[in-house]
Amino acid sequence: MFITELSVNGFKNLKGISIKPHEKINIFCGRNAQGKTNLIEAIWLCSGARSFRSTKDRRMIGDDEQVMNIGLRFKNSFREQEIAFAMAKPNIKEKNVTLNGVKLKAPSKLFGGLNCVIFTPEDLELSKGSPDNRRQFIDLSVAQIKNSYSAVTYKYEALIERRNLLLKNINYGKAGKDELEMWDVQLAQMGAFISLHRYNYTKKLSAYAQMLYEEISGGSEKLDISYYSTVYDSEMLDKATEYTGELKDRYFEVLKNNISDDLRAGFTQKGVHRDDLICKINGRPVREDASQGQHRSAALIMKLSQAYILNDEIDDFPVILLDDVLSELDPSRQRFVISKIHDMQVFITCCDMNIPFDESSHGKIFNIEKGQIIKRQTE
Ligand SMILES: Nc1ncnc2c1ncn2[C@@H]1O[C@H](COP(=O)(O)OP(=O)(O)OP(=O)(O)O)[C@@H](O)[C@H]1O
Repeated sequence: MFITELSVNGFKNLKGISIKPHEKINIFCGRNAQGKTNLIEAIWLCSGARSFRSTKDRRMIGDDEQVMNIGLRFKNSFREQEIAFAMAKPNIKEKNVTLNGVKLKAPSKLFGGLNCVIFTPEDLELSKGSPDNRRQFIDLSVAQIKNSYSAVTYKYEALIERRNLLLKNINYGKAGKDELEMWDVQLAQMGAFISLHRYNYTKKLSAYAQMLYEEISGGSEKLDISYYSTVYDSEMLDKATEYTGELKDRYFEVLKNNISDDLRAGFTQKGVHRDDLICKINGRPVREDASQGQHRSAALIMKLSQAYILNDEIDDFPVILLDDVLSELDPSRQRFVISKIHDMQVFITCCDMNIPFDESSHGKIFNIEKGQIIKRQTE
């Protein structure tokens, strides 16, 4: 799929942006703090995901603006579609989102329409940093291919917060242990659903990651990615075909058996909110043992695999957003990434033009200064 038109006004420092991106390579070029990443973020919001920069709602609208509007048209193999995303002060919690003119309940309802895969410098820490980042990565990846998934994860997060609050109230003598069961029944259903989808996704991820890592390492190293569950052993997940029944019962049992420990700790210690993706290179755990270069390769490959899996599932490549990431990579990794995304529409931010895209390929360069496009030049 690819974006055919993009307009942004009043989003952070962006003003009067109206562009027709190229089907393949698009470069947002400019000095620091001019609005390049803001433009990438505006595209990203149209994919239905939360801001990758955790921007607060009150910071979305420009300081001197009363409203912000993002308009985007994109084409997939079937048709062209139109997204509009608007917010106005002072009701910043109210997001006016439409798809093909139809109002949606929430921005997350855009999921599964415009699919994007983003690479940021923080993503290069994916295999190294906190499990939270890997859980976010896998949840977003599954949500892109499974319609109902993001709603279940949001609900699970909210329920875990309530369960943790209840654990504290039980400790203070303000509630009884028997009240936990009502939450645990629901958590077990959702937790089993999330576990099974994450596990199955990880199998696909690992298959691509192995193939790509072999290539980036010149055949000398093997990357394995597996799903670590705090509730199930992998055998149980491997043979499960549905999340109801045995999986759900086991989840409930684990929550129940752990209540005393949870009360001592003051929070729920087992469940999908504590699971992780385990990466190993040649059998050694990446998180503890890998070099900086191995971390970067592993992270890039996880993201590239996400794009390939999307193509397998929906028969369409996603739009690739490369924010400030190429300058962080050495030339061989730069070339590797570029060579793997040449079939996809790509948006790249950079401060200078020293990026290794094929000069002969067609693309567009958009120069950004103080939140505006100052010149457009076609390559
Ligand atoms: N709510 C807002 N209103 C107005 N301006 C804002 C708002 N939020 C952020 N900005 C401005 O946006 C600019 C940052 O834009 P952005 O992060 O897109 O920069 P960039 O061009 O990607 O820079 P770099 O190359 O350093 O990453 C800053 O000047 C910041 O002050």
